[in-house]
Amino acid sequence: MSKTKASSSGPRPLLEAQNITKSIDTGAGVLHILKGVSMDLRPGELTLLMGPSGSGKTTLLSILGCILTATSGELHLAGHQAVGLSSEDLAEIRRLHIGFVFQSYNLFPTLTALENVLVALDVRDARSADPMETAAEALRAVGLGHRLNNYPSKLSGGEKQRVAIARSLAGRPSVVLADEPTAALDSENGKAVMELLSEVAKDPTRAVMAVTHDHRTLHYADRIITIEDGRIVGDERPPKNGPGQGAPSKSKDVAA
Ligand SMILES: Nc1ncnc2c1ncn2[C@@H]1O[C@H](COP(=O)(O)OP(=O)(O)OP(=O)(O)O)[C@@H](O)[C@H]1O
Repeated sequence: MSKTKASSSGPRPLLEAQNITKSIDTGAGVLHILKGVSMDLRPGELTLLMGPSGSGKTTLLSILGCILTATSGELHLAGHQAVGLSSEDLAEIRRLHIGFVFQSYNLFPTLTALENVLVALDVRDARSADPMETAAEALRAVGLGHRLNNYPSKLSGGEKQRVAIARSLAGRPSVVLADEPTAALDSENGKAVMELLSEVAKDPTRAVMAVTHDHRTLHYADRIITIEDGRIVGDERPPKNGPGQGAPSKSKDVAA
């Protein structure tokens, strides 16, 4: 498969990380997890972050998502420089600008699909005049209009992940970060979730990044960033829509 190196031209990034390091004192010594990572996320793109186990993917995702703070470097997101901010300020940036999708869905088991999305609207202060309708519309947009009042225990893994994606979009975050979103899914559900994420990423005001080990996800990528031993070693845009490549055509209109 021929690939093109990701160019630095194009739309202005929604997130830019420069020379990010993360070191932790394990007690037995200092572990250097990230060793100077520079990357960005562009609007309208689905970026996959790939690399071997232990290479620093989750640590990097957590820093980009303002869950963890870097040891040094710069992280520009929505007009803020996030490295060095207090945990309260980081939480505020995260709440307003980042949507998360996790391998294990992280839905509230005692709330229906609709209520799980409503809670996210509350957290983001994004209640509209008709929050029920906003939440219902978010679920309809991910193909779950018939599951609004189902509890997570009554949903398949793929349906739960679609609820999680609808919830991540509540409040219209500019960056959606997904950690192994297909790892717990069979191939059909994994494919549906990747189709949905690549559709979500088509919004020109939003960037989506997924950490993945799953090679079935590769052909949905607009861009693939590879990390090894705490350093970025690859940053490429695979050609799309060639024979046997490219995400399948999509018809669903995904609104947030
Ligand atoms: N809080 C911590 N304490 C000790 N070691 C840590 C901590 N956080 C991360 N590490 C170590 O840092 C390295 C990178 O971890 P990270 O979870 O970011 O890797 P990863 O690429 O996401 O791995 P995987 O694909 O297995 O999830 C690993 O060796 C991990 O054990």
